[in-house]
Amino acid sequence: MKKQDMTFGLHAVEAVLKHSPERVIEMWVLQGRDDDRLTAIFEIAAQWGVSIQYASRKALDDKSAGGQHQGIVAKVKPAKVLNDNDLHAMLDSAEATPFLLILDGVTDPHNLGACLRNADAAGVQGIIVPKDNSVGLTPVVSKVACGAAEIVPLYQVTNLARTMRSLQEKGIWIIGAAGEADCELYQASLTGPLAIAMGAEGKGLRRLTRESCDTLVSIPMAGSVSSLNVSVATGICLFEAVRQRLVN
Ligand SMILES: C[S@@+](CC[C@H](N)C(=O)[O-])C[C@H]1O[C@@H](n2cnc3c(N)ncnc32)[C@H](O)[C@@H]1O
Repeated sequence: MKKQDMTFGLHAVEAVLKHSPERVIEMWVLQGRDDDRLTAIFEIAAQWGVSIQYASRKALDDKSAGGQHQGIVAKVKPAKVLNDNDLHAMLDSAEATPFLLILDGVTDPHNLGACLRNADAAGVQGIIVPKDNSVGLTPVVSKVACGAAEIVPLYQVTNLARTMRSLQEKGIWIIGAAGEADCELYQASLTGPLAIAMGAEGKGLRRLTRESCDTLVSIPMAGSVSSLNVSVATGICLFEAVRQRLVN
């Protein structure tokens, strides 16, 4: 069985049961574990006819490949991979002002999971990533995202620069986050149709991605480190946009 076919952790399993129950094939729960949180999960599972078996800690550790499973693991069908066409279908049917996140080659599943969690909290309608050289929706991503991986759509596109152009043709303003930019995040206007582009852990924004942005902004840094972790920087940028959108 591929690792991608397992979801684990209370939030992640509950979210997949709530939002995509048809994907859940079966579930295993730690022998002897019995609490209110599990009862709620069991009720949703029963509604959808998902079989639940009890298993030892060792069996759960094996099924989750050593992940932090919190006593619950589910075997799931992989999520549908969303592409450029799905992105444009979503944008064409959405009523809300576009608010998107672009992650240019994030490879660490903990960072993607944390960005999904931030994006859900900020009300982002979708995350766009290049199909190659980016982490996809792995079990660790789902676990770290605490349920947001089942809610925030992840669009995997073949040519990020082309997708960015097509967003701009729809009137979406693209702001790239780059530590060396002269314009500070807090001076930028983030109220209209917007996509915020973040760079990868090591290399930052690729040249073409950077050149495809309408403007670049930096988060002012007071100390001596040169950059923030990408998920932290994402949270700061998204919530500055949320703040501006609330007051405008
Ligand atoms: C760990 S940083 C990458 C650092 C990389 N060495 C660089 O030169 O960009 C990952 C991403 O987080 C965002 N980021 C981190 N610190 C930032 C800051 N002070 N201002 C704006 N964006 C920042 C940027 O999008 C960056 O590409």
